[in-house]
Amino acid sequence: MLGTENFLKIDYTGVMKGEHHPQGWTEEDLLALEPSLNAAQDALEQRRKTGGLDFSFLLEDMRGQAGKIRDFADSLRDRIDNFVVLGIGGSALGPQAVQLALNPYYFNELPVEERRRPRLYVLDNIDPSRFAHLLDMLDLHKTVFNVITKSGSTSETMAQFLIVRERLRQACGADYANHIVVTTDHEKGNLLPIARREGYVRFVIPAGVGGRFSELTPVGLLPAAVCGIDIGTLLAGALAMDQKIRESRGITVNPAQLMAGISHAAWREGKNVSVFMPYADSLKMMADWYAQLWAESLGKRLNREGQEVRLGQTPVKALGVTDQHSQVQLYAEGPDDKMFTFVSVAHLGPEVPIPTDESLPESVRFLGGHTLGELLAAEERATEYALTLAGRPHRRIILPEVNAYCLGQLLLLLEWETAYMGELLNINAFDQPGVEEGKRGTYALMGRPGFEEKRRAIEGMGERRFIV
Ligand SMILES: O=P(O)(O)OC[C@H]1O[C@](O)(CO)[C@@H](O)[C@@H]1O
Repeated sequence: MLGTENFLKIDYTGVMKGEHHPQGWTEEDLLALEPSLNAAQDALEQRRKTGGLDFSFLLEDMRGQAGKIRDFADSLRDRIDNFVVLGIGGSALGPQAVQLALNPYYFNELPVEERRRPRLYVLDNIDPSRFAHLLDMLDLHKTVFNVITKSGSTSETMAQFLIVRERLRQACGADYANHIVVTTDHEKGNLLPIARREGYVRFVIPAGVGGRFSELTPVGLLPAAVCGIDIGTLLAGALAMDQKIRESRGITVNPAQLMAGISHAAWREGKNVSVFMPYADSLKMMADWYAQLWAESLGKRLNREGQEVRLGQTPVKALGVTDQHSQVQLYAEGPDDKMFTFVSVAHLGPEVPIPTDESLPESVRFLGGHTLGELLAAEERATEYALTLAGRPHRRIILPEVNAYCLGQLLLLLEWETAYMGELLNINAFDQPGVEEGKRGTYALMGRPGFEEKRRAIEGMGERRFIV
C-alpha cells in the first residue's frame, strides 16, 4: 500500500512551454517560484506548531479516534436502514464526496444483502419539498440523523434539526434521542447544550479545524464508517501525503509546492478562474468539495495587514466527459482566464466492452471492440490536446485508482495547496467573514431578537422592479 504505485501523480506538462504551447513556462520559470514557496513552507510549519493548521496537525489524533468511530458505526449496522446527515457546506460536502468516491455510485439502491450497511442521505439544503419528501419516505424507527455543525448555530442545520426532533418524538416517543447523533464543537454553539440535556451520542469537531477542512474529522469519518468505508486507510493515505508535503522541499519534489506554485503563477498571469474537472463520476462531488475549499479560503477582501486587496480565483465545478458537451466550447475559445485541473484515474474499474457490428457505417463502427474506459481516456486526452492547442494551461492529478488510500492523499493535497495559496497571497485562508452579512440578514428577516434594525434596513431598500 505504501509503494509509489498507490501514490497519486501530478502531470504538469500542460503548463510548460512546448511546440504547441509557446506561452508556457520553462523549467527556470518554475524554479524561480521556489524561494517564495520555501518561505511559505517555513511559515506554514510555524503556524502548524502554534495551532494554525490543525487539519494537518490533528491527523494522527484522528487516527487514534478511528476505532471509537468505527465501533459506533458498527453498532448501527443492524439497527437502522438509513443514516441521514443534516448539515451544509463543510459539514456536508466532504461526506458526500467520500461516499460517492468510495462506495458504488448507486449505493442506496443496492439490495440490503449487498449493501450490508445503512443507506446514506445528505440533506444539505432546506428546500422544503426535498426535505419533506425524504422524511415522508423514511421509516423513522430505522433511521439515525447525524446533525453536523461546526459552529453549532447554523440556521439551516438547526432548523432541520428542530423539524427532525419533533418528527422523531412523534414517531419514536421516549426513544427519540437514540435516533440523533451530533457532531459539533466541544464547547461552543446552540446544539451542544441541547445534545447534553437530551443525551444524544456526540462526536467532536476539533476547535482548530474549520468546516471546509474537516472531512477527516468525525464530520466525514462517521458517515463514511457507517457506510462501510475503510476510514483507517483513508487516514493513512492522508497521513502519507501530509508527511510527503511536510518533509520534502522544492517545487519539483513537494506536491503542494508544485500545485500552489502553478496556481499562484497562473493567477498572477490573469487566470481568475480555476476549473476542477475529474474524469470519473465517482469524483464528481470532489469538485463541489474543492469549490468550497478554494472559494471560501481564498476569496478575501483584506490581506493579513488589513489592507483592501479583494483577491481570489473563482472555482468552477466540471465533470469529464459530461461537461465537454456543455463547457469546453467556452474553455477552448472563450476568454483566456482559466487554469484547468483534471483528475484522471488510471484504473477506473470494470471494463465495459463496446460490441462490434460490421454492418454499421465506419463513422460508428470504429467504436466496436473498444471499451467505455478507453473511450473516456481518449476523450480526456483529446480535450487536453485541444486545450493545449488553444494555449490553455492545465494540469492533471492522476490517481492509480479511486480507493481510500488515494482519496485520503487527494484531500490532503488540495487542503495543503489551499494553505500554501493563503500564504502566497498573504491572506487568512481559514476564515470566512464575507458570509456573515447574509447570515445576519437571515436572522433579521426571521425575527431573531436584536436584529430589528437590520430588518428595517433590508425592508427599506427601496422599490423592486419586475417584468412579467
Ligand atoms: O458547520 P457549520 O458551522 O454549520 O457551518 C456550515 C458552513 O457554513 C459556513 O460557515 C459558511 O456560511 C461554512 O464555512 C461552513 O462549512
